[in-house]
Amino acid sequence: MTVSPHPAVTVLAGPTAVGKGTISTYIRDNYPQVWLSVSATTRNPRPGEADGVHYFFVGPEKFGELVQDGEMLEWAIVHGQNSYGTIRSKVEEAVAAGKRVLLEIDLQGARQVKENLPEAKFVFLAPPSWDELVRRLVGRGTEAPEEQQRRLETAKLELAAESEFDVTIVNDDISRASDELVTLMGLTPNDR
Ligand SMILES: Nc1ncnc2c1ncn2[C@@H]1O[C@H](COP(=O)(O)OP(=O)(O)OP(=O)(O)O)[C@@H](O)[C@H]1O
Ligand SMILES: Nc1nc2c(ncn2[C@@H]2O[C@H](COP(=O)(O)O)[C@@H](O)[C@H]2O)c(=O)[nH]1
Repeated sequence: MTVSPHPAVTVLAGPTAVGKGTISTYIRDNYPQVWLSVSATTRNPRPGEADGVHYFFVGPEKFGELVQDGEMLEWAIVHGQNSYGTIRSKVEEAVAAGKRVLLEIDLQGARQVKENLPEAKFVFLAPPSWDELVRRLVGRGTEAPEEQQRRLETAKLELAAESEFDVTIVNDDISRASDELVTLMGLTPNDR
């Protein structure tokens, strides 16, 4: 059996505030050929986040229905608080249309995708250092100190899982790390 070096689905995971969302936004802005999955979540929108662009913002009841109806490719309660999930039908449609699909999800979700879609490529986004990770989380300023602490506890577990992934990309520079990711997906920076 021949395994394509560039699978249709790439999973990007990594600890809180490492820059997964920033890299995803860069790719959305610079690589329209990449189909970026928009997850459903029960969390409230942050300032500047738009429904259907950054997430589908749904209530807990609607989220539960999506799970019950088998609509989620994977889902998880992240940082012990809100639910997040990837909508299966949208990913399947994008794959069927020949798109390069990128899922930006947490470690629990990545593990579920590995069970269901082992041919996907699993990319771990790592910070240049722990101190820099803390700086980014605090600097983003979107969580209260207690929530930051909770996220940093989860981050320790996520960093310990790096070896479960096919490749690690260090997010030392947004455009460099993004270009490395799209190269792994079979595109080149000239494809922008
Ligand atoms: N290469 C980088 N250099 C410096 N700052 C960065 C870099 N990448 C991202 N950041 C900054 O770090 C902060 C966290 O980034 P981002 O929100 O994308 O992280 P995340 O991994 O999506 O976090 P979470 O998992 O909590 O959603 C943001 O303020 C962002 O601007
Ligand atoms: N398992 C999943 N995790 C997801 C999904 N979409 C996003 N995420 C992850 O949640 C955390 C927190 O995100 P935030 O936007 O509230 O800061 C982060 O690690 C995301 O990668 C998903 O569909 N499934």
